Amino acid sequence: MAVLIDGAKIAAGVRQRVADEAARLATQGIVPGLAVVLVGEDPASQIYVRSKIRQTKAAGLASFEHRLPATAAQEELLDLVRVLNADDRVDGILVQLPLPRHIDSDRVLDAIDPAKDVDGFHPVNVGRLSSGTGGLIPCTPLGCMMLLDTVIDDYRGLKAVVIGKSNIVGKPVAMLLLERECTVTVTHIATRNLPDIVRTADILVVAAGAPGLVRGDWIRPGAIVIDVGINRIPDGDGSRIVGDVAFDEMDLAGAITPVPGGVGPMTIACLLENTVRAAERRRAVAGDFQPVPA
Ligand SMILES: Nc1nc(=O)c2c([nH]1)NC[C@@H]1CN(c3ccc(C(=O)N[C@@H](CCC(=O)O)C(=O)O)cc3)C=[N+]21
Repeated sequence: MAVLIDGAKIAAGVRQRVADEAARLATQGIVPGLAVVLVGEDPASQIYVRSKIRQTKAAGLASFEHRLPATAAQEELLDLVRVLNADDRVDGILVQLPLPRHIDSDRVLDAIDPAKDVDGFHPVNVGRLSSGTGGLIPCTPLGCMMLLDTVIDDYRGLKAVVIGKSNIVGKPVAMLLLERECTVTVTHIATRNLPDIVRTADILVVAAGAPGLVRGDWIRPGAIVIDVGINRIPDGDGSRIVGDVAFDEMDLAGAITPVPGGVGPMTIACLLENTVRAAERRRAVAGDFQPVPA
């Protein structure tokens, strides 16, 4: 049987570390603040934003919440981002994606101050990640690496396969694995012989958005499997959440993350950690998450 990597428990540990650090900063009069911006009424986004806000407050961080109607003009959202950029109480800005179709997401992400870009989606932070030089790292990839760190000591030379080439998961997680000197293969919708490539993986990160895509006979015995997929599928009268990996077939894997309770909770915990990191950097205070800037 594969070892279960308990994301819920590991995320609770990260949140505790964040809370401890926030308490220490509070003695210096610093309360790291996270602004979350939600445009429109997408039900899934509402749920995610609600739990982000709850966990932000629970960790002792300041939470600023901004809701705009689905009809909001792009210029209105850009104005809000500029206000948050200028607000000294705000260390992190998260604009919940996806945005309504009439809004150009890239324009909005480009407008966020890179020092407050706790999602790590701004081109400056994307560039820093690919050159390996200390920007803010996207939350889901950061969470994936923390989960891998619980079962892997030495990444050097391991074969890593990533399924999915998105800007929010596939590409950044590939960069992080490469930084650790894995041999990384990024696969996607047009990849041929996907099962054969996956069979070479010591580490497999799946962010495809396709329920049950990865089958048991694709897995090299002992492989570590990180399932980033969050798919809501019909189940009886209701629905349930499943990942991109056929979890019940993963007996031969060395370790695997469940869905729910794997990567998802880590994403939010890393958002809080990034907020404290951004606060320490921007306010030039030393802390567990940030060395004193030169
Ligand atoms: N700017 C931006 N940044 C994001 O980080 C971002 C975003 N937009 N848009 C939407 C996605 C999705 N996302 C999740 C966060 C936590 C869980 C999570 O905690 N899931 C739980 C529960 C799942 C459930 O039951 O609904 C779990 O997997 O155990 C899931 C998904 C962050 N996102």
